[in-house]
Amino acid sequence: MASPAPANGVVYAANGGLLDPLLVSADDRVGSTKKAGHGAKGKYWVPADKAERRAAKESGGEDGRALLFRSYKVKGTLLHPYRALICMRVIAVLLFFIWRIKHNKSDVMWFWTLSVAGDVWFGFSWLLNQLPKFNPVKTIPDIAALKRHYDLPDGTSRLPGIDVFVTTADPIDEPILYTMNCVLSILAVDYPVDRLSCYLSDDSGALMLYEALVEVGKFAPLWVPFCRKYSIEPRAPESYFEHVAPPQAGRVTQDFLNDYRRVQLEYDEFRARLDKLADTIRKRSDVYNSMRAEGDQKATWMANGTQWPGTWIDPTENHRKGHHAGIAKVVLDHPSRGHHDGSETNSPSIGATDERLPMLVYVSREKNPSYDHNKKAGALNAQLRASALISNGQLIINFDCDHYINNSQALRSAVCFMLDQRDGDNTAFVQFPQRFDNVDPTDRYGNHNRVFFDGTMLALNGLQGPSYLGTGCMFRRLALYVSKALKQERTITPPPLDDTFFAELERVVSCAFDKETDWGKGVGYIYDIATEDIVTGFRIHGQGWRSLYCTMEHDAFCGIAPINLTERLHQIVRWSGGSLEMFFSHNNPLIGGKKLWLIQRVSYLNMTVYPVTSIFILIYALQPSDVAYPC
Ligand SMILES: O=c1ccn([C@@H]2O[C@H](COP(=O)(O)OP(=O)(O)O[C@H]3O[C@H](CO)[C@@H](O)[C@H](O)[C@H]3O)[C@@H](O)[C@H]2O)c(=O)[nH]1
Ligand SMILES: [Mn+2]
Repeated sequence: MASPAPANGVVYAANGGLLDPLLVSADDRVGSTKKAGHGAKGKYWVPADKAERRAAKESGGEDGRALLFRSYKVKGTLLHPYRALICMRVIAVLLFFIWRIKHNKSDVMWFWTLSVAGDVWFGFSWLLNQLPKFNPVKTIPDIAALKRHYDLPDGTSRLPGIDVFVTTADPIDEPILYTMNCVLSILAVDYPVDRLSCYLSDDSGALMLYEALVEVGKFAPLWVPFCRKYSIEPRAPESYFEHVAPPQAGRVTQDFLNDYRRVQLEYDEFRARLDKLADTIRKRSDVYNSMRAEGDQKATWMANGTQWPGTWIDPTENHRKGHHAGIAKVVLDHPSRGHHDGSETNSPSIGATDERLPMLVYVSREKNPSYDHNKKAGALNAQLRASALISNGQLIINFDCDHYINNSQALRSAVCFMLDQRDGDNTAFVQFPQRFDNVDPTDRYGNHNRVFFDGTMLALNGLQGPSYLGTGCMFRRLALYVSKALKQERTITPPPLDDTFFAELERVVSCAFDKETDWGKGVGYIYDIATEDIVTGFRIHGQGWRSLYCTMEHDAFCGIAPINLTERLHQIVRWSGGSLEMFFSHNNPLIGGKKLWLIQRVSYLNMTVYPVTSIFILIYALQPSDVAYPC
């Protein structure tokens, strides 16, 4: 018998401390997964979809398309006073403006005008902030219903294919260990293996990242069945071994204890191999290079004795960061073809019911200094095209390499929204909140962004939906393509991986491929902006799609936030710059997005103009108080 991981709760308890008291009712225990309410029941939230559920039941909903999520609204006893308070504040603010205008001090007119402008701005931005918040809605996936309807009794499944994208841009700045943990958590997620594929986009073109992925291909046949057999959470080994208390003899089965020790040992060795990768590659390359004629360039060599097409340790023309060929390599083939490519471990298996692994692909798009590569959006679009040729999953989810899947049910949860009878077909994307592991308890730089993730986003969920936030967001492939004419094949098995196929793959990740096309303008992730995420979401909402927000009691994903002041400020300045850029572009919320709902538009306006507030805060701070508020 499989025994559950002994200390599942530890990580969650730690994260549980972050939960918003407003969002979790007092009677919800951390660790319970059975409750449909997932923290939404109780004191503050009440079901908002009773009528719909009744109607679905009466019309035999259980046979047709099911209702796969529950929605909750804030209790009337809380919401109505809140709305009344907002109205009162509007009146108070107006009265204040009248008072300000009447009490002007003409001898310092210049200062007075500036401070009144500030007041008006604060009043206006407060309104922009409040308007979209009049009807917050919390939506909770019903994973049990999804299982009932889509997992078949013979062990197969009717669930749609998912392509998971991970982006990395540097093996040093973005530590390989975290990136590989992200990939391992994806390979181990609870989803039918033949319908799940993982793509790593490496913008540095480094052999180290490819070989690290090969190492993942060797460790995963042990890690993934271990997770499945013992329901391990989280399924990123670094977090599991670091944060979850080790099992104690006597409290768990001997089987589990033995397997745990074995996997931990193997993980330590896996880590050690990752640490040594740079060295291993350099030594190997030195040996190969020494066998070549004097004067030949020092190449970087792969384990199979061929030269690496990407960046070299000693950079040279066509082999340096920012200038190298496009590369696509399948590390683990589709499970229907058996994948191990000689990398199988000889050790005995863990004995889980399913030991197969999802497909794993390495992609590094071509780089050339004469092209603009459009940063992350360019990388994501290259993945979008490459994956279309391989697995062509109907759904797509992307992660920054410093995030990982923290809850193995996360993908199924997002799918609940995509397949739901009500909004399913019209839902373009499902965004999850971003949570972080490494923030100090006082959260001194506001990394958790609680008001945004647990307030603003729930508010938008009651409108057209949350905005796309860059990571942890599942898309419908069609919504990214726009043009429904693009091929949407639904074969589960990818085409044969022969030379012609790889040539085609390399073509779609070449620099020139998306030039003079709609890629980055109307198709895929949007270019020419520091915050591709908000604009991409805006474009999709503007076409009339909706999005949904998925909160889970056990956080779906977890990541690493910048925890020193310089990095954090840099991030905030980048975001603010991107917002203003959007305001001054044709994606200005006042003019763009034909089918945007009115209040959704207000919310996007707020997201683009908020940085202006900092100017008035500065002016206020510098102003002598008797000028700002003359009596
Ligand atoms: O040329 C590039 C630049 C970045 N990235 C990847 O993009 C991701 C995000 O970059 P990062 O520097 O970590 O930005 P953050 O400030 O942490 O990212 C937040 O803000 C970005 C802009 O709004 C969003 O894209 C992110 O998803 C969101 O997490 C990382 O995985 C990078 O590897 C690339 O793949 N290629
Ligand atoms: Mn990041």
